[in-house]
Amino acid sequence: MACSLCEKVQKQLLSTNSDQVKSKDDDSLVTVADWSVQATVSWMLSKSFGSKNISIVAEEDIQTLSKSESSSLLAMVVSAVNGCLSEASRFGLQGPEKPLSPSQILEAISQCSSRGGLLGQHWVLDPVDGTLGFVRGDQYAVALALIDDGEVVLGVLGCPNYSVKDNGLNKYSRENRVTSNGEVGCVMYTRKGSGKAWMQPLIRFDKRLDWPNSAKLIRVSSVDDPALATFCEPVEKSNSDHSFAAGVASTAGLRKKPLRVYSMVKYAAIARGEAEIYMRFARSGYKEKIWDHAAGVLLVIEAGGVVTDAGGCQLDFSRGIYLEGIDRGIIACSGSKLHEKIIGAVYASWESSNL
Ligand SMILES: Nc1ncnc2c1ncn2[C@@H]1O[C@H](COP(=O)(O)OS(=O)(=O)O)[C@@H](OP(=O)(O)O)[C@H]1O
Ligand SMILES: [Mg+2]
Ligand SMILES: [Mg+2]
Ligand SMILES: [Mg+2]
Repeated sequence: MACSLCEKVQKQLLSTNSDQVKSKDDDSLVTVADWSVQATVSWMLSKSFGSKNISIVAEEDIQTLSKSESSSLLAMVVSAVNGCLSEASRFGLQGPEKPLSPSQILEAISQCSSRGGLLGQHWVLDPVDGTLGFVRGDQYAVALALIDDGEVVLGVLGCPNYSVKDNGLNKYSRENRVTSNGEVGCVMYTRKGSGKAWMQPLIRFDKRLDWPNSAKLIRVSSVDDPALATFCEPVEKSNSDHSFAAGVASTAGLRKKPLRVYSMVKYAAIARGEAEIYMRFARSGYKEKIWDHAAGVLLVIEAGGVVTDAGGCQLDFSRGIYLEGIDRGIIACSGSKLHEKIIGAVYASWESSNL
């Protein structure tokens, strides 16, 4: 449902260039889709488990949206959320009896202000990850995970512009949009300890897809020769040090040029076996947020891969909204051989870059 909401908003955004996008205090972007997905998922989780029983950690808040000058923005969110919830029955779910009011929608968004932590269960939601990619008509993801006593136990990643067909990323280009091409994006999901991860096509009512019979098992790539491996990194230099990653790549013997992709679709690509390595080196002082990683990390691990910080330690999702204590960066690989090589190359490159 959330993916279908995003597709509608992305289409509108690209055709009208409208005022559905705002800048946040840190200059990053937020759109009608980010708030609307957060409200919709929050409402559905509360409906399913009872609002008193759930803790949701999510990226967005209602600061901008509840200002009096934001009334037209709020109206767009209200319309997107109610439009989406009115289709719930088509997804086998139950929506509200009557459309939600603006205050109910603001409440649903602000229900997601939990800060997670070591004890109990916490849902972790990034309503639109890769908002920049979303606004540019490119890759983005809707990411939901469940943390139980500090461990990620469920991960779901909706990737509307990542085709279910083989080589799904290569099929995508701005000029040849997946959606307009009749190709269908994917939803990937997994459960901790299952050793399995699944991918299904997004539901299209005109295509009558039969879920779960249309779901396929996914698995990481078996390529372990660095010369044949593909590595992914964020598109924006401000989100990851491209030149440091290039040094690590060359030291590790990687030959291909980096695949720059917005959002957690990078983790999805490793889990699906369409790339072997994801490196992310945020500038020092930036603290990674749990919602940018939880679902993607579990997908890679259960599909057979390895994810650690650049010092080789597991990521710790039990310390609140941030991934505390990350050593230099995050490395996700399809297997331990490549992972060891990359970690070794990080040490070598770090030493030489700090001489
Ligand atoms: N300075 C800095 N350093 C590192 N990471 C940052 C930084 N600023 C933001 N973010 C977070 O990065 C999320 C987007 O990551 P991407 O991998 O999609 O980056 S990129 O757009 O491809 O460059 C993005 O997620 P969304 O806000 O959901 O898009 C942010 O949470
Ligand atoms: Mg954001
Ligand atoms: Mg994000
Ligand atoms: Mg986001």
